[in-house]
Amino acid sequence: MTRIKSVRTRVWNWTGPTVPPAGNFCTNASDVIHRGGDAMGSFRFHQWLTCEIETEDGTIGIGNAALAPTVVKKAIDDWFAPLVIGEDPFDYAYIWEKMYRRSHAWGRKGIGMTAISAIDIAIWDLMGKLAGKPVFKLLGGRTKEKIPVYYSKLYSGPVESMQAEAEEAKKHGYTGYKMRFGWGPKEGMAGLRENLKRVEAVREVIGYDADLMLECYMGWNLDYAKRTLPKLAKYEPRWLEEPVIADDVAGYAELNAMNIVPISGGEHEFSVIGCKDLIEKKAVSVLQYDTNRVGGITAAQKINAIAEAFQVPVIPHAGQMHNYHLTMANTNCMISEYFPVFDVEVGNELFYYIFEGDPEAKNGFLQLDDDLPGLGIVITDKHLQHFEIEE
Ligand SMILES: O=C(O)C(=O)C[C@@H](O)CO
Ligand SMILES: [Mg+2]
Repeated sequence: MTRIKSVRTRVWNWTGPTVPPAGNFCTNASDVIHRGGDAMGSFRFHQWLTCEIETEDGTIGIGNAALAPTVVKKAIDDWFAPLVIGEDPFDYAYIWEKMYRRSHAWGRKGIGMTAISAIDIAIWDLMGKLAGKPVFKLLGGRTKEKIPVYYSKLYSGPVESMQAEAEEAKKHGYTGYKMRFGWGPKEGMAGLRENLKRVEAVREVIGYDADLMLECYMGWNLDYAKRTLPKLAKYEPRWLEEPVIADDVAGYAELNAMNIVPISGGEHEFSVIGCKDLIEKKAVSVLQYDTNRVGGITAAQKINAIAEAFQVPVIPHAGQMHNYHLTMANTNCMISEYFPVFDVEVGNELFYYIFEGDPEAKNGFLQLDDDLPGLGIVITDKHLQHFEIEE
């Protein structure tokens, strides 16, 4: 047995070129308080945290987190690293409970659970490397010949540019596309018409044999969503994502109960209990936790079992290996989200500039390697010139 001997956290601050967001780029939770200036402030992730856990025999497992990296780094360095050093990584359930219960007063959601997630993902990468198996083989194995993915970008912009982007994406064989809304309650009916215009325009390009997902990123409210849903029905959306803020679980449940368009969410929910509540309250028809927020692979796999029992499909937020392995190992996770590789805009793209190994989608699918131990990613130095790193 080889025990954990160190935990190394680094914050990667992107200093490279970024694509400035156009106006009405994507609704978000700050819109309701926005009084000019940078409406996207709460939205931009131009930092990432890596968490490397090394065992006595020199094996290193890699975890990561994208939410509030500097604060998560402090939480890991000060609180969680001392709890895991000296432990056997294969006691991962014990380690998870130890982190969860020793930080229970403040760590059940947000920063604390994100820190737990980064450590837990590193531990599963470690276990895979130590066992000589890919993580999905430790979770349930290959449930799919390959993973279908949906194209996730189409931020709101001029109709013509959204149609051109959808046209380009179509050439890559995707069978699902997620677009973002640019207008919300503050822009009233005029904004709502702009939203509907773009849904219609994207549908014109992708047709009706492909899935179309609609993303609000918490930028609407219950009243606006209730009035908009009937107008969206004719476009047959696969789901309407995060129409209200994450705390408005009753709002989610009311919209989902309208049964007009399936409501999805969960990327801003934390822990097994948090996701169980969303499912039990029928707040979502599609659950979208992110493994690097919800509690890592240990928590995500427990949530997958609960979701399967309730027959609520799980399609994790974001692509990235920490989510792909769960999708491969669970029949209730049918498809994955996929951010195409592009210039740094919101920050979801940073994963491609820090890690190597994330599979590229081919003709609407991606593949994992049965013989590549762990998660199958390494930290690359190829783009170091565009980062300032905080050890
Ligand atoms: O990809 C998603 O579901 C996100 O919420 C990411 C964010 O960029 C808004 O779309
Ligand atoms: Mg989302």
